[in-house]
Amino acid sequence: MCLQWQTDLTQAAEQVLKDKASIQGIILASAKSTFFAGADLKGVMRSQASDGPRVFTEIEGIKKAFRTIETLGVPVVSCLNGTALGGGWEVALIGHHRIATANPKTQFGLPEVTLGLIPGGGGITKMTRQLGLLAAQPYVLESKLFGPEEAQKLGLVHEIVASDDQLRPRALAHIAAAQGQPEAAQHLWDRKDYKMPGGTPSNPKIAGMLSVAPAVLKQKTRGLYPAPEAALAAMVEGAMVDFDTAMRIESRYLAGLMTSQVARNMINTFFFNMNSIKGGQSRPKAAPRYKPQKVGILGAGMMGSGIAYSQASRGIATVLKDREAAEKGKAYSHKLTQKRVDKGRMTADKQAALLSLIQPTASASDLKGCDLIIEAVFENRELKAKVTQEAEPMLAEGGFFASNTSTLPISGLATASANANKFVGIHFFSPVDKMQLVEIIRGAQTMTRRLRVLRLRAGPGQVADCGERLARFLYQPYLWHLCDGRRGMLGEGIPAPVIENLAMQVGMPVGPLAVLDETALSLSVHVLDQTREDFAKEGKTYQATPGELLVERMVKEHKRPGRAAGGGFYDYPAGQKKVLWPELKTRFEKSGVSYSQQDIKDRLLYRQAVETARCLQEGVC
Ligand SMILES: CCCCCCC[C@H](O)CC(=O)SCCNC(=O)CCNC(=O)[C@H](O)C(C)(C)COP(=O)([O-])OP(=O)([O-])OC[C@H]1O[C@@H](n2cnc3c(N)ncnc32)[C@H](O)[C@@H]1OP(=O)([O-])[O-]
Repeated sequence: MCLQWQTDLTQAAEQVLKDKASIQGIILASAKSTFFAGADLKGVMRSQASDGPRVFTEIEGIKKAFRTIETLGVPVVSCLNGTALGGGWEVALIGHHRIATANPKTQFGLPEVTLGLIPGGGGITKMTRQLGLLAAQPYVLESKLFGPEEAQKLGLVHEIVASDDQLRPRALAHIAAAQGQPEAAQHLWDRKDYKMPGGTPSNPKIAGMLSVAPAVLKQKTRGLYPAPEAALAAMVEGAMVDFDTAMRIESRYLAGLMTSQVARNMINTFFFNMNSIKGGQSRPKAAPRYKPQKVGILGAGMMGSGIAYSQASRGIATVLKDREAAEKGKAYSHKLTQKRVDKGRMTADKQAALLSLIQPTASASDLKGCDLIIEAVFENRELKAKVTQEAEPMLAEGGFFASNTSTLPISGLATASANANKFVGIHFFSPVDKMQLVEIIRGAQTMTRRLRVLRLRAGPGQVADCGERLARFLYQPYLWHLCDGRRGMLGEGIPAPVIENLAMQVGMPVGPLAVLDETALSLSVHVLDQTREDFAKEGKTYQATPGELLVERMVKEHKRPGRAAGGGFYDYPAGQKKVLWPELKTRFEKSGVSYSQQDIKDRLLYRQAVETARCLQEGVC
């Protein structure tokens, strides 16, 4: 929907108006494999707040042309040969009759809200009038996409054909059959007898549900995303007025959002940046894709067990080695899959197949023939060196060795290896079964081709190759500094619930103390001990930060090592929601400490901004 397209559309609408008498029907079709990708997101990225009036006029201009075509009095048929998203689906909705090619890859719908926008090209007004205020919500507010079959069930597509070449003949046949039938040239909502499915907001039942809708939405968005709120408002306000007014309401909300910083940020992150990641921006260009056949994991703690699950769930034969806990580590995969089996999301056969891929063992000889071995033992240099030397000889020819360390420099760990050029860091994130990111770290001697991107678990691009320029790694210092600030705040006497809630208010999915519990406070202490040791070897003394000292007290003095070991900043009562450890109040809170909520929010966000800037400065990709 670039400017050129807008001009062409206006001209086409003027032309059909002139030629009205000689037109029997209109076919909307695409010459590309995609029907239409919607608004020009690059153009949206260039808009500034001051462009609001211009953007409003453009949106209204587009919709005027849409309206000219659909109210011309002739049947309009949309031939949907492929995906139609956002403004593209709104173009499809011009058609009174919609025919789609059967293709499981085709996607229809309104992804605008995920980009900080709303379907303001008629999408909200039309979907609400077609489906009703409640039924339209998942498609408008949650951007639920759908394929041709679902569209047909919803009455949004009227015919499905087997191949693209059948679209035009079917459209022509429809137009021929529709001659003399005024209803075939009219939308449902333009008919005199139109009633909104389920009723308008004046219906007491709908009004009752709508009265709680903003609160439900706010609970999900925490008030941080303007688009879903604007979409809900446009749906409800539009349902109370005539069609043309509803369309204008939509345009106003959309113009505001299209010229906002929030939309620019979301489009850049969730469309352009995500596309370049998926397109392999961080991957070595010439290297072919590589998937290990057999992976060994050393250590069946929280990380090792999670990594074993992630490998097996990708169909990779996995040897899970631990002196004592290998069976327990495999049981973790059983627990994860059983939940899915119980919910009917996985068959027992598939569960059995996945579990059969994990071989628990206490013996290093079972690692023989692995083409990748990942050590996931404690953050202790001696232990890591020992397991590396024990397991490395078992590697298949050409295989390589990886450390899941989150903090220790890879080049240093690689000195224990007989093949430092085949030694990399592969850092999974906790909880491994949920986190999509895998960080790959190149040591000073790692051969670049070791980094041919591993299809370990995540989809393409969920991998960062950050080299070892940071001496430590990309994510960990990031998390570390963030958490340190937060731990530090607790040490300053600021109440834990205040820190947790304000972090959520600035958009973090869970509070920072909860994150620290998940990643284990004991891990932070292992790292601290190792750092002190490293400094001592160089004749120096490491000055721990207040945050580090606080976590050390939690683990060593209060015996609170984190979630996996029973509790940390939180208690985890069986079968109930976690609650902050009540003693945090008596042990850390200082009565009379003064703090400003805005300051705390700023401290949380500035830290992220500073760390991100540092990553950019240091060339981390
Ligand atoms: C003032 C205007 C008023 C408008 C009123 C209506 C408002 C409307 O409700 C708002 C929207 O539509 S919000 C929009 C809602 N729409 C969406 O969210 C749909 C976004 N698009 C998609 O999801 C995918 O492109 C498709 C699934 C359509 C095709 O997938 P595929 O076949 O794998 O193709 P691919 O590899 O993905 O793309 C090829 C190239 O095209 C590029 N490009 C694509 N779409 C673009 C766009 N809209 N923009 C700009 N560029 C777009 C893409 O970056 C890439 O460029 P590169 O330089 O070569 O890298």
